[in-house]
Amino acid sequence: MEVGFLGLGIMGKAMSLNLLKHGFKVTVWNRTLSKCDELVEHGASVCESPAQVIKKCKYTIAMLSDPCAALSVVFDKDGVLDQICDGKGYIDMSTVDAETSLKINEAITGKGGRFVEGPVSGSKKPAEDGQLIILAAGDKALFEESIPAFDVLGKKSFFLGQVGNGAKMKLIVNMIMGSMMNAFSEGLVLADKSGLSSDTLLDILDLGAMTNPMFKGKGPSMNKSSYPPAFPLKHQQKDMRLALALGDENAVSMPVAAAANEAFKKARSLGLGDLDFSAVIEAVKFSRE
Ligand SMILES: NC(=O)C1=CN([C@@H]2O[C@H](COP(=O)(O)OP(=O)(O)OC[C@H]3O[C@@H](n4cnc5c(N)ncnc54)[C@H](OP(=O)(O)O)[C@@H]3O)[C@@H](O)[C@H]2O)C=CC1
Ligand SMILES: O=CCCC(=O)O
Repeated sequence: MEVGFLGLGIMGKAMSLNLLKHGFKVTVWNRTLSKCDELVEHGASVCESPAQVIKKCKYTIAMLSDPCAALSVVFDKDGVLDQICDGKGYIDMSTVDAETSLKINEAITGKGGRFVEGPVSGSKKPAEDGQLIILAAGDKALFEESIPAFDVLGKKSFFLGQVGNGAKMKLIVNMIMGSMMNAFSEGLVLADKSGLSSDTLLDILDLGAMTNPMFKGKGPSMNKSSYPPAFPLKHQQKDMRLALALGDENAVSMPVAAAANEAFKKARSLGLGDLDFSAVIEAVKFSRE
């Protein structure tokens, strides 16, 4: 199977390398073209625009930072829309809001193409290991044709129905994750300020009902104030913002998520946006100083 891949950030690079490793022919494009070099070393071809990738490949996957990037890659000059046509499939796996996905779907299908949104749960390591959870929606036939690629990228693919449902499900999952990360950060800081060992707190949490891979994976480095970016904090804040907008739309009161969003915004204002989202603990420390 030959696939195009647009966007070689933390996730896109890991995902496209994984596809190459499993024998897919992959043609890549990234806004900063030099980031394609490493993929070429692993056998990928490169194009100079999204339009060229679409022209070359029957199926193209995108993994871009946010709604603005996802729209720009489709609608701008030399973008996806220039070459999308009957017989082509576009699969956007970026985390965006439903409105963005619907706009992209309308434009793609208006030109005869087919569209699936497929945001993912799971971070850099699951992307490297092909252990993502894929939350797909849109064109069912394209989803089914994409399963060989999804099976390489992920451990489970859900088909959630109409376009927008994948985006909404992903935002809800990440809203819960962002709220949990804030509660966790407050607990670690409170333990420390109360004269307790935050490493012992991790051991206690791990033995009880609240044990989970996120606390287990991030806790030890948070206790060392180390935040190598797996999931950049600026993207987590984007997801909180978009989830809160979904809450507005549906009149769901979400005070916990709103407070968590404030902490992520504070962390961004402290210049921590490019670090891992666990760096939100620094905003908690800051507010207690
Ligand atoms: N990291 C993670 O753990 C996870 C991330 N996600 C989601 O996946 C998506 C990608 O995340 P991640 O790889 O971490 O992000 P990165 O910030 O590492 O990469 C972002 C990518 O988007 C590209 N981009 C940004 N703006 C534009 C633009 N205007 N036009 C074209 N390309 C653009 C960047 O290009 P350039 O290199 O030129 O800057 C880069 O390829 C996001 O939506 C994120 O929320 C989902 C699950 C997990
Ligand atoms: O969107 C990012 C999700 C990160 C994760 O699921 O660990």
